Parts: sequence; C-alpha cells; structure tokens
Amino acid sequence: MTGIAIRVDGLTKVYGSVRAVDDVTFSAEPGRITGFLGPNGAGKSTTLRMLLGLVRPDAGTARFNGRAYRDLPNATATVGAVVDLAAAHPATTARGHLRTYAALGGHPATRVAEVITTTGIDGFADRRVGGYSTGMKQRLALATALLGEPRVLVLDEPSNGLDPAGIVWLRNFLRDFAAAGRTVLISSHLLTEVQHSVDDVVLINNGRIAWAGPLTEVTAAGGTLEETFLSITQEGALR
Ligand SMILES: Nc1ncnc2c1ncn2[C@@H]1O[C@H](COP(=O)(O)OP(=O)(O)OP(=O)(O)O)[C@@H](O)[C@H]1O
Repeated sequence: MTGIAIRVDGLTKVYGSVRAVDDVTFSAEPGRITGFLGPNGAGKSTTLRMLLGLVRPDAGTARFNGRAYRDLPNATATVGAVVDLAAAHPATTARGHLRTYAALGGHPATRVAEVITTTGIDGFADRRVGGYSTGMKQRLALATALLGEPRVLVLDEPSNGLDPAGIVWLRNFLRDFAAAGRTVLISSHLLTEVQHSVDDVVLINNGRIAWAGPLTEVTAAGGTLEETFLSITQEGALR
C-alpha cells in the first residue's frame, strides 16, 4: 500500500484584521501520527478546513501526495476526516446515518456493521443521535470517517468528550492505523494528553508555526511538550 503524505505550504487565511493562519508550512508522513497542536484560537481548525477544501485559502496549498482534496478521485476512500460533530441529524440513529454516508460515498453497505464494531458503538448504534453525549458523537464521527477505509485520517480535537477509557482506546486505534503505513493528522489544544499519542509535533501559535519536529527531539531535551511550547512562545499559560 502506497503511503500518502500531507504537505501544507504557505497556507494563509485572513478574517478581517485577524491573520487566522499565517504562512503555515508543515508535513505529515505516512506511518506516523502527527499532532497539530496549539492553544484555542491558534488556527488549527482553519488550517484543517483548508486542507479539506472547506475553507478557501487566501494563499498557499494543501495537498495529499500532490493533489488537493477536491481533486482526489474518490476523496472519502482516501481521506477520512472529522472536523464537525454536528453532521448527523438528531432524529436519525448512528446506523441510519452510517448507511446514508456509505451510500453517498459509494462504499459497501457491509462497512456499516464493521465500523460500528471498530469504533465500539454497538451499544447505542440504534438510538437517536439527538440523545448522544459528545464522546458518543466523536465515535460516530470517526466511524463515518472510516467507512471508505481511508489511508489518511484528519481529526480535529478527536479526544474532546471522550472518557479516559475512550482516550486510551483512541490512542491505540490511531497507533494501529498508522502502523499499517497510513497517515494520521490530529489537532489538539491539550498538549499533555497528546504527548503519549503522537510521533511528530507541529506547534502553532497565533496562526504561525512555532516549532515542528519529532516528539523525540522534545523529550530528548528533557522537557514536556507543554514546557517546550511555553518556552518557545514565552506565554504565561495555555488558554
Ligand atoms: N469564519 C470565521 N470568521 C472570522 N474569524 C474566524 C473564523 N474562523 C476562525 N476565525 C478566527 O481565526 C482564529 C483561528 O481560529 P481556529 O478556529 O482556526 O483556531 P483553533 O486553533 O482551531 O482553536 P480551538 O482550539 O479553540 O478550536 C481565531 O481568532 C478565530 O476567531
């Protein structure tokens, strides 16, 4: 299986007087988990939305093995993404939602039961989504992203709302996913939590890349990710 690298180059987005994303350049490699990390409002979601073609950049490019998301022949079979938990209609069930998205993406209906099992949502797959907790919605969103057996996962704050067991489960799941030569890009504002989950780190602050490199470079220097971030940005505290 060929690996897919993500390359973001000079990506920029300006909202009025706010440079939400300012000349952002980084890569995420196959076989590795890349953490896209920074405080609230740093520009993580806007960057991921540009990568997925949901927001139009003012400058720069974001590509999967050289192709923009919109130019991928069968996008949902290549890239699985979770950037919005509100995608499922509250009156539908997880199973109904997954059946619809399997049909829309041209994926076999048999994938529905498979992703329900993979993401551990069997216990509530036939309940209405409107009653789900944030953690349950996270799992459903991940299940939806996995329908096309993608080779890349792009997840915005995937551990939001997950309980400790869910966080450990997600960590192991992503580890196995990457170990098969696939690419994982996850954003988070919780630096301490992802310290155990990522191979490579891209730190973003005020729309600009503050540091990027393997996690081992951070830990070799003896510090934690949070300490490194604070020493780079010289800020008092993470918001
Ligand atoms: N549609 C928009 N209109 C105006 N400003 C926006 C818009 N989207 C994002 N911004 C601004 O761009 C900046 C970056 O926001 P973004 O959501 O990308 O940050 P983030 O790192 O994902 O934060 P969080 O961790 O809180 O999700 C913020 O100042 C935000 O207010």
